[in-house]
Amino acid sequence: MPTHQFQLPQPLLLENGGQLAQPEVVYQTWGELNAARDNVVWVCHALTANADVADWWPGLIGPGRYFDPADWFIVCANVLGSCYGSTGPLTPDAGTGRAAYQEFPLLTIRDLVAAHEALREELGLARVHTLIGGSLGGQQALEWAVQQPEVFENLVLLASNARHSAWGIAFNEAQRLAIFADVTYQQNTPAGGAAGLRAARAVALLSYRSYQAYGRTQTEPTDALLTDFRAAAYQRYQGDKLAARFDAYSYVALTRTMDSHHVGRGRGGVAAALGRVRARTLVIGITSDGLFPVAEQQLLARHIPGAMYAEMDSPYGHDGFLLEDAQITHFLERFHSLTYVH
Ligand SMILES: CC(=O)SCCNC(=O)CCNC(=O)[C@H](O)C(C)(C)COP(=O)(O)OP(=O)(O)OC[C@H]1O[C@@H](n2cnc3c(N)ncnc32)[C@H](O)[C@@H]1OP(=O)(O)O
Ligand SMILES: N[C@@H](CCO)C(=O)O
Repeated sequence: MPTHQFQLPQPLLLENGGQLAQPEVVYQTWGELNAARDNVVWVCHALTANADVADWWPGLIGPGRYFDPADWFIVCANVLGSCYGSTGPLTPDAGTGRAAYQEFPLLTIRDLVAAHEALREELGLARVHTLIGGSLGGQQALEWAVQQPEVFENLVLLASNARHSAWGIAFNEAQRLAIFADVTYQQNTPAGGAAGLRAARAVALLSYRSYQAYGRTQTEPTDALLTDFRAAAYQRYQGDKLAARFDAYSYVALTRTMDSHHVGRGRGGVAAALGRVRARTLVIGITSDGLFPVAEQQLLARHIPGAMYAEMDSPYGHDGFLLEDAQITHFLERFHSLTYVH
């Protein structure tokens, strides 16, 4: 699908102070808006993904899938701070021509929402049938549903939370330390920090998978090895894979964004904020998710009025939200069939 570009009509004032002067958001759409304008599905992506949701969530989005473009008008926009087209640390400043790199300002989840809210207004989408996101995408979706309760009819949150946990922040900081230890990060060049990013992804993988998943896929078939273990090669491979498609400055920026997530900030706490949601909500947890554990999902479901909770039994850990298409489809079918009855 072609990528569209949207420049916000005015500077974006950031929650932490400062502004982005001319922020741009790239997005993609699938399908057609129907005459009643009631078939909009908006997908919020996770940490390292992009606007091409049909590419990274092919089990859910596409012909014959649950969200089939023959029926739905599907929108996915890249978040600010990313390196996939929306304004981020490597974007040249319009005035100086120089990118911010390490100096890129802190963007909170609320700033990400503000940019996509401006896009929603630009597209004239008064109502969104389903807002869905996992992990950081779930944080964004939740914050948006708290801010704009009248806009979203259905909200689907996967492997996410109301406030980023101390555990999650600690994992993110461990990854950032790996990047900061790479001297090329200080050089402020597009490829700076690549070795650190490779290590950071290897650390992150430990929080995205599970003991069982490693045991199932990375255990040696022989007991003769003393070195060169399969699991070690997997860590290196995954680090290389991310370093080839992402950049360290965006990674630092977006992990800080994730750390900032707290729907209750300035709203009298998490429970009060969640109580503002008006969308019919489905929260999906993953039994083996050690990064966003099921207790966090249950808390969401407990405090969002009328929310339903479903738990996926998966060996994949946190990344199960990207991989367990059949289970997610099953839960969506049940959830939406109830929606239509009302
Ligand atoms: C341009 C773009 O890519 S856009 C962005 C795409 N990514 C995103 O959107 C972010 C979200 N997606 C993800 O995080 C991931 O893609 C996931 C979670 C969905 C799937 O992760 P994967 O890495 O595909 O799965 P998994 O953990 O099973 O690893 C499989 C890969 O590791 C390789 N591998 C497995 N074991 C080993 C090993 N012991 N040594 C070396 N390599 C190994 C496999 O060959 C496979 O390689 P491939 O990706 O080149 O095919
Ligand atoms: N695997 C996800 C991060 C976990 O949500 C990503 O790379 O975006």
